Amino acid sequence: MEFPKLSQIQSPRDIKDYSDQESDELAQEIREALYQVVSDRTAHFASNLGVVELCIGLHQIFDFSKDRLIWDTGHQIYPHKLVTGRFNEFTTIRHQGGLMGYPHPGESPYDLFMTGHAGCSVSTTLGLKAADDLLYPEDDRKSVAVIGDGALPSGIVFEAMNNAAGLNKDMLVILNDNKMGICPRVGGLASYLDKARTAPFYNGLKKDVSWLLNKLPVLGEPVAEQLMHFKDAVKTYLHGGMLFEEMGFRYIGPVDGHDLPRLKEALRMVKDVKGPVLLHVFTEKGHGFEPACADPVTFHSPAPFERDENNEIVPIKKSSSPAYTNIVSQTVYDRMERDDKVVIMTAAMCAGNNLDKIRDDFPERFFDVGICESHAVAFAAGMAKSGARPIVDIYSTFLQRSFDQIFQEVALQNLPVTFCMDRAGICGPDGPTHHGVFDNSYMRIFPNMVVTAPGDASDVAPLLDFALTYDGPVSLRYPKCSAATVERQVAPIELGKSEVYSSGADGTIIACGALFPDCIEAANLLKEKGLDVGVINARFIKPLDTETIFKALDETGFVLTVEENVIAGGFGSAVLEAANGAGLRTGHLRCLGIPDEFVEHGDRAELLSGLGLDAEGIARAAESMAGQNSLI
Ligand SMILES: Cc1ncc(C[n+]2csc(CCOP(=O)(O)OP(=O)(O)O)c2C)c(N)n1
Ligand SMILES: CC(=O)[C@@H](O)[C@H](O)COP(=O)(O)O
Ligand SMILES: [Mg+2]
Repeated sequence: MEFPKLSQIQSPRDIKDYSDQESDELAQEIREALYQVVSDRTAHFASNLGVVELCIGLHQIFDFSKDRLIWDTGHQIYPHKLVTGRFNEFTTIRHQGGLMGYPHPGESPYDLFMTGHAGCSVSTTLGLKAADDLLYPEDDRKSVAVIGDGALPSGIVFEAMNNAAGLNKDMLVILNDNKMGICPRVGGLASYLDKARTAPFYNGLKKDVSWLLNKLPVLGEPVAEQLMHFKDAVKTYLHGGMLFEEMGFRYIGPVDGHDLPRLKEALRMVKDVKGPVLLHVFTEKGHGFEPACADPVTFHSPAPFERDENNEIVPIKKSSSPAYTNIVSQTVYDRMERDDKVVIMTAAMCAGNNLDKIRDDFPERFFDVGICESHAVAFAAGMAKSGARPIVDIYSTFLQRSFDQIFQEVALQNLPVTFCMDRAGICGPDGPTHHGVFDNSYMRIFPNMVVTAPGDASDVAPLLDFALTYDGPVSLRYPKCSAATVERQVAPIELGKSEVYSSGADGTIIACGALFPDCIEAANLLKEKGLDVGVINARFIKPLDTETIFKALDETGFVLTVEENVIAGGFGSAVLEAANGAGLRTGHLRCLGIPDEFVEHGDRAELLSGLGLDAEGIARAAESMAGQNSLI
């Protein structure tokens, strides 16, 4: 398809004066560009299809070269990238060196924050507005946050709304309500928003009660019946936006987010309003592409797909080797079958954590708390206190939200909560907001916490069993990749014990986590070069197997620790601290991990290779140490 409009757009100024028809044509081109991108890579799709008109309308009514716009989370940023002059690079999106799949200030001044975690848009927009009012009072800069109904329940959103109302700042929050997070939205707010679907349009600017007054009983009709009607009418009337109005926001809506002329009318109406305003917009996740509307969960971020001759979708086959996520969810399923005390929490990532079967078969012991990671952890702590065995199944990067609850509600109380930290390590095309490369560091600092990392597929079930019977908190980390199985006589899991896979006089590689098979391969490569290097599968980051590690330090030429975590505070750091504390020499100890920088987006294997965290890189690091060591 040709892109006569998109190919000409240098900046949103170019679309300002579009007629309705031109805007429709632009919307069609944007959707076509989205289809093309998802036909050859996994990318966010349904959410982007749903905000096409909203994005066009916003850029036509506001001037974001000075006004401020934050798209919450940022996964629905694609149309915005297209209308802010990035069409020519669009096919590079989510590829290493290409456009990021999230906002990126380095790409465009129209992207203000690099984001990927949900819920912060209202806070940052309020901050922008507060500083703009202070520093540029003449400019009258507008501030707009677009937040999804899935992100809305995050506690921080309410913290920000509370603050915005207190400051009475002129800011616009657009609630992009498509009835979905990645999975169907859950909880009390979800029910509240469901009710708003049937409410009539309400304009909080007018505080217009005439609609209500029209419903008052008229003479001649039975009063009781009329009062019933009146009560229903009041109820419906109140459902629209009472919650937001009570919080100090003016509420306007709902507005059909795909009816661009109406949407623009609403945006014009709210643009110059004083004080905080919430515009409630209904959109359809996947709009314009029927299969995505029918199955928005799959099409949130689908694997690449094409159409066959019958126009049916043909997904590209996934790897046949089971992913860590699937092994974990299957193991959890088995343990839930055996033990009624085992319960599991997800923070709106049922699909990503592959928990659908658990949700369906154990509905009473499955808890989707929404995008509320801090709450998930404190909630799990409460359940643990009452005798349950909670598993908190959250991506490593999103668990960062719960740092304080891990500290206070779990570690300080020494409660038996199991943390399954999925997507730990380099996650790939989502990039720096999603790489889970800090958890070795942030988990091991807390007293009572046991921190583990399976070295391969066969470590997963025994480590989970260990966690579910241990009298205190335990974490497991595993990456977003298929899980290799290392052929060996698997050593049983023992608290604080590593597994010696092989020994070598020239040096020892200590693998922390799923790079264990790569470390073995590295040792094989080194063998070809005449170096005799052993491999240890650490399994425990805390407590450390100091006996085995110190032996390696004492008896072999060098020790190289390997982990998919930042070097700062990670496993290698723990080994260094322990060795130093024991008064051992450490000149022949090196830590391989992620340097002190944010890792870009790209293919996981390529990123790991670039970081020297593949077999060749590990072998290179080891070889250089063997060389250095001969000089010691
Ligand atoms: C803190 C955090 N937890 C979880 C996620 C994973 N996540 C990304 S998008 C999304 C759903 C967001 O729903 P909504 O805000 O309604 O956006 P929609 O996709 O429906 O437009 C989730 C759970 C995240 N990005 N950040
Ligand atoms: C926006 C977001 O956070 C998710 O959609 C993320 O892209 C999912 O990644 P996974 O594919 O690893 O579940
Ligand atoms: Mg949504």
